[in-house]
Amino acid sequence: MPENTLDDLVVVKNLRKTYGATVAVDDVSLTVHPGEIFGILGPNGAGKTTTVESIAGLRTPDGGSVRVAGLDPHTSRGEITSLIGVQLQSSELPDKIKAREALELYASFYPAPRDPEELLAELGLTKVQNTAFAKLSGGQKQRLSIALALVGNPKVAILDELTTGLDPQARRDTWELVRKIRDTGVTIILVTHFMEEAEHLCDRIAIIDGGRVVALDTPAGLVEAARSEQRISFRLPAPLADDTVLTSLPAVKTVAVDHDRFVVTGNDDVLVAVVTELAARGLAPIDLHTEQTTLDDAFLLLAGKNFEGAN
Ligand SMILES: Nc1ncnc2c1ncn2[C@@H]1O[C@H](COP(=O)(O)OP(=O)(O)OP(=O)(O)O)[C@@H](O)[C@H]1O
Repeated sequence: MPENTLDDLVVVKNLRKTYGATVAVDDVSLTVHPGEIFGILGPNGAGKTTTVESIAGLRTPDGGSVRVAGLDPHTSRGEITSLIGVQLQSSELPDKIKAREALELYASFYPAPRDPEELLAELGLTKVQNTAFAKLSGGQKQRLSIALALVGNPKVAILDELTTGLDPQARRDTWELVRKIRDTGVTIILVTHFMEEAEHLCDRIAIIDGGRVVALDTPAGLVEAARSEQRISFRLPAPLADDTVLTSLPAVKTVAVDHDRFVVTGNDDVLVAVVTELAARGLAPIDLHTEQTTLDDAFLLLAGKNFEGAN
């Protein structure tokens, strides 16, 4: 692994965090570069929130280290609060507080806050600035929570599950907004369990599963890594006498049957090897497809199981 450079804004090394007997984060290492949208993707309970809470100094690691701009978030709480803006899953406000009041209140906590009026405009909230929190739509509440994460004028914004519960249009609008925020120079760490979101929005993605990073690359790089694996699917005119007919072929890695459809993965030779073997048994595959690799496949390959959170 290359040495970290001074440009690495967030450096997490061998992070570990347990809650009693539960190992929330087993061993997570990652670096976030300035100016990128860095995705942390994984199924429910993978350890994503605990990882970002540790980056924000809200959790004390049991092992490993976290540095943000060279500072330890736990011991340098004051500086870190100004450096990192957090929009966490559970950020709920009192029902009656108005959007503008909430922003002004949060702004008062920081030494060099953004102008609340400007932020309201940037996030399309000017019209509802005097609307009580409870009366805001889901998308407006979400945008307000992003505004609250940005009001301290942070270098890094942590956005956790920011589009959960939004309709597809509001989700896409939020993605656009996140890109705009990045373009203003704020580095973004985006926690998500939506593969599509990570693929469209992130410059690099860490896939976390079971408290460990199972892959870290650009979306295209993750798909490329899985592409060396070929996948074919087909039906057969008659059942296979023996399951090991296909699994014993050296070119074959996995065989799954979905209803009556076989899905076989393997190396570059898998197609020829399977068709030849079936022909030797007098079986001609029906409706044979070679399938394109997706981020879903990359996850399946890297984590060795289906991605539960994928939409
Ligand atoms: N405060 C806590 N006390 C006890 N266990 C916790 C606590 N917070 C998280 N956990 C457990 O740690 C594990 C990782 O949780 P975490 O919230 O970090 O995962 P996640 O990937 O963010 O999941 P989700 O997508 O569901 O939010 C889970 O098993 C969770 O139940």
